[in-house]
Amino acid sequence: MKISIIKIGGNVIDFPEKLDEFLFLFSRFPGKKILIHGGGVLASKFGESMGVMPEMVDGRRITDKDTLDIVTMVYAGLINKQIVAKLQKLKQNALGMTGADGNLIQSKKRPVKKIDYGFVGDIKSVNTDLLESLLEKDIVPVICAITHDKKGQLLNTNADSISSEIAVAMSSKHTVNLYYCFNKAGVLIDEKNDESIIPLINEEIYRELKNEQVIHSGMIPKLDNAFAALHKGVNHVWIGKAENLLLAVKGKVSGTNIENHKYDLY
Ligand SMILES: Nc1ncnc2c1ncn2[C@@H]1O[C@H](COP(=O)(O)OP(=O)(O)O)[C@@H](O)[C@H]1O
Ligand SMILES: CC(=O)N[C@@H](CCC(=O)OP(=O)(O)O)C(=O)O
Repeated sequence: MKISIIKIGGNVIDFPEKLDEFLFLFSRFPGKKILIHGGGVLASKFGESMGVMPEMVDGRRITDKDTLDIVTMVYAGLINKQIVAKLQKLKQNALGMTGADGNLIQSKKRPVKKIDYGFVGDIKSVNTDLLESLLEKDIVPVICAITHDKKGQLLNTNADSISSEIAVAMSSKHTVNLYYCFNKAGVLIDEKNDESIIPLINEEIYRELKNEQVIHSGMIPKLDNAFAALHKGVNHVWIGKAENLLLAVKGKVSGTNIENHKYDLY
């Protein structure tokens, strides 16, 4: 199978019109597809309104018990079910899941080293059989950033990492393209200028731009995940603006392509 793994970030989800526009484009996206969503912005807002202040380290949320309850409510409940309902309206047979549902994603609580991330999970395994059987039935899995340890504990897991791990796991049998959609036009030379897209990036350019702090914060884990995915068999990775998703599938330069080898778009 050819499979597209598409991730949508919290900065788009936070704006209802942008989310609707993205979901419309997603519904027109050809072939077998899986949607993975974040929602960090909304989780931070809900937390703040309840007196639970967000704390991020290297793009990862420190997740204590109260924060875990909030992210579970926001990601697995509110955002996931709203997206599923909107996709159903667009005639996509979407099925919303956390990593605990159908044992989709098992993870392990991150060990405490310099930093105690709390209830944050690093992915151990992905139930690819379940995803394959859903895709074969033309069901569109919609997966949020909550995983489990198979001992009864839910864990918060970065949505970029979930996307990359699912892409890698599915690549052992399938051709997988990974699309990171967010609120900027791609990896940019000047973060404030959407015209300054870097159309193609490899690890050497990435290292240089990271040293010069042109690439920083949330873009670092995104690119680390992108390169890790390519090294482990994913066919192609694209980072770009949510509204340019359909241009990306047509191979038009509308974002940043991350690869060192020839790839096969469709
Ligand atoms: N060179 C860069 N080009 C584009 N964005 C960058 C760059 N360096 C850092 N960023 C930041 O990375 C953010 C994307 O990461 P993140 O917020 O985790 O995305 P998402 O919306 O997918 O959750 C951008 O909003 C931007 O602030
Ligand atoms: C452990 C960890 O950091 N989890 C993320 C999961 C959500 C996410 O990744 O959302 P975006 O894609 O919108 O950033 C968090 O709680 O922010």
